Amino acid sequence: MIKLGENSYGKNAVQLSKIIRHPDHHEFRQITVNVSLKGDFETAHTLGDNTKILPTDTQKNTVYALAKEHFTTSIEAFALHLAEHFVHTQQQVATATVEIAETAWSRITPHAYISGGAEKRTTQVIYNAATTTITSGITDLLILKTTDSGFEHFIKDPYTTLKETSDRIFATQCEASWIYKGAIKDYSVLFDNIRATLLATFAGHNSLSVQQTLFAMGEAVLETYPAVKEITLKMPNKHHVLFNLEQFGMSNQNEVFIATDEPYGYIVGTVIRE
Ligand SMILES: O=c1[nH]c(=O)c2[nH]c(=O)[nH]c2[nH]1
Repeated sequence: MIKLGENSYGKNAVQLSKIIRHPDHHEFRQITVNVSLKGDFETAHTLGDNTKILPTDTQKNTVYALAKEHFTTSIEAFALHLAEHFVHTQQQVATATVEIAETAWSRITPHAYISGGAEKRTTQVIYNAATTTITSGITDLLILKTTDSGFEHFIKDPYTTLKETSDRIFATQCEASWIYKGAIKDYSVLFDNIRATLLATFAGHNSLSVQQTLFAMGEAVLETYPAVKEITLKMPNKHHVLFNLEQFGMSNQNEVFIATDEPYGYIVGTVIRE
């Protein structure tokens, strides 16, 4: 007997920009939205019966239509509103997942902005009748420190060539995501504070490894913010390798490096409360 397993459908990468017009300044917001629905879609797959299918094109239109009134504060609030809309208006939809990534724009004047780089603020809201799970985070947080980072006392086997170092560059394109528990008054204030804690901990940590710094960053967030249940950090090690200047009869006192994109170390960890 063959039957349909887990399935979902929705619209990905809906691009939406919004101007919120205040008398003396504008707020500009740019987001990418993914919608994914789970529910009673078996006959759509097995019989080609579309009578329970809300087209993904309609889902996309709904994102724009609801943005007018309901994308006024945080991406979390908007994602929650969208997810509730699909579950409450479509009987066959049991669970709606809405993911939003917001592009960073920094203000220049009341009406002009400069790119905040590749960094994005993210959220994922999973909503059904029983539970709401809100996970928020950051992607492409490019951070680097030029000291207070080493890597020593690791395993040496016949294939080891890496030299121990007590002073290296630590660079990463950090991705962080944390799960909230309970109701949150202001997601944006909390986001700004958690981001600041992550950055301050990265900068201030005397790092014996990426793993240790990852844990310290997660630990600092859990210690400071009771509303955070757990946090996952993904930290690719963007190596800057000391360049051999001896071949030119010159010394290199940790000054000249070659940045290598690939391969890269990839350190991932979740920090939880016991
Ligand atoms: O902080 C590090 N952790 C590792 O596991 C590792 N492995 C490696 O080659 N360099 C590093 N650095």
